[in-house]
Amino acid sequence: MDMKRKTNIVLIGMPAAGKSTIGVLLAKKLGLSFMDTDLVIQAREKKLLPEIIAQRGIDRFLELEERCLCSLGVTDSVIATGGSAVYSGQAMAALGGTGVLVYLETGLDALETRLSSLDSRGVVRSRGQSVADLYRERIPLYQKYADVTVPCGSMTPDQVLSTLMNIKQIVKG
Ligand SMILES: Nc1ncnc2c1ncn2[C@@H]1O[C@H](COP(=O)(O)OP(=O)(O)O)[C@@H](O)[C@H]1O
Ligand SMILES: O=C(O)C1=C[C@@H](OP(=O)(O)O)[C@@H](O)[C@H](O)C1
Ligand SMILES: [Mg+2]
Repeated sequence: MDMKRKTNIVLIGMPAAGKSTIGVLLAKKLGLSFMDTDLVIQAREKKLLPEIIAQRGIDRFLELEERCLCSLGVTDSVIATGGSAVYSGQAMAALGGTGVLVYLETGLDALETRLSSLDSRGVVRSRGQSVADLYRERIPLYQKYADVTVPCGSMTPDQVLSTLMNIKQIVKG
């Protein structure tokens, strides 16, 4: 496998930004494979994400996620990462080596509406951290690692898809 060619499209962004929803639509449109790294972690651990986080704790979950993201070994794929992926510089370097990192940028208001329960979704956060706290902590990280930023807060999934399909770094052929 030629890992030097950047053939993947890697979606990063806050939880509920739409990485999983948009990722599969984009893969279908571009004729690429689709991988959701949350599902890879669940399959490897044989547990749901909220269970892993609740039972093993945040630090262990982040280690498992980093290990997963550094060992995906796929090409020609749209990869939907989990929102916490940006806590690992090593993982971002590995993913950035195989693909273009696309930040689905979503405003706080839309996220607060979509994220009704952080615990049942299994979000990595310290006790008492709100969606707004997480947003402030993470936005600089998504901005730091993004090759391309796509503002998509007030768009429907189809509108986000159309926007992505007009971006040169994403549609290379
Ligand atoms: N552009 C969008 N507009 C409205 N709702 C969206 C949009 N993208 C995703 N959603 C909804 O937000 C929720 C979270 O989306 P999801 O794809 O799981 O996000 P992520 O993988 O980034 O955590 C889902 O209920 C999904 O239907
Ligand atoms: O942002 C987070 O802390 C997380 C987001 C989840 O993925 P989504 O971003 O797909 O919701 C999942 O990786 C994990 O439960 C932690
Ligand atoms: Mg997801």
